[in-house]
Amino acid sequence: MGKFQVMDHPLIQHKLTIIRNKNCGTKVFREVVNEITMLMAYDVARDMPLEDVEIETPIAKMTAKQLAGRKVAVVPILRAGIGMVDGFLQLIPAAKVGHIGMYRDEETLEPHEYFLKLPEDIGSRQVFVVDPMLATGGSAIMAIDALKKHGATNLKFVCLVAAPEGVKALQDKHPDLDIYTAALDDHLNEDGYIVPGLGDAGDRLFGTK
Ligand SMILES: O=P(O)(O)OC[C@H]1O[C@H](OP(=O)(O)OP(=O)(O)O)[C@H](O)[C@@H]1O
Ligand SMILES: O=c1cc[nH]c(=O)[nH]1
Ligand SMILES: [Mg+2]
Repeated sequence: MGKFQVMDHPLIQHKLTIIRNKNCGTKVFREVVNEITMLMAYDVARDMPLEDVEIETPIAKMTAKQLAGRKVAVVPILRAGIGMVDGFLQLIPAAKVGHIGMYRDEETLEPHEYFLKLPEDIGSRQVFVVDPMLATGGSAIMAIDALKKHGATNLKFVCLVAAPEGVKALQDKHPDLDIYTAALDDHLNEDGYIVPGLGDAGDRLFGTK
């Protein structure tokens, strides 16, 4: 079974409260999503492999550590996942970026894929799939399905707010997947929104409503 981790560091909780507030405007929402993602990326990358490298400091020779060859890809689920890309790139600037376009039908809540463009060597990369919201889990499940179909094997899913229903569905379909969230909320409402949640992450990031 993959890992399930709620990353509830005080700085993350504080910043999450800022973006949950309905009075938070687009500019601050975007900035704070980026800050939270950076804080999460720091810890999500904790098990990246290291290797020894011989260097010289101004004082002496030493055997030091550097990240070992494994290459990274960040894959946002469009649109809202775009808000989490820079937070990863600020810490792992050499990462490649793939995109999966997905929208939820507002009536049925079924996900629909409309775009997919991945780095060619996705199969050899550590892949961080990012989307602020894990609600029914439908979008994340379909995105991970697509990534596996294209050869990805080393996958982690990173979100800001998860509903228990979505976590269960995603774990049931992809038991090997590591899931990281900044908060595990209470439930989904009848419209498929996370309660208390933060509303529609895409609309709040891009100011479309
Ligand atoms: O777990 P689910 O029930 O599938 O819901 C979560 C999805 O809903 C939102 O995207 P949305 O469909 O609103 O698209 P957008 O990012 O373009 O706004 C969110 O960013 C997730 O991708
Ligand atoms: O609460 C929710 C559920 C799905 N998508 C969102 O953006 N917010
Ligand atoms: Mg949306």
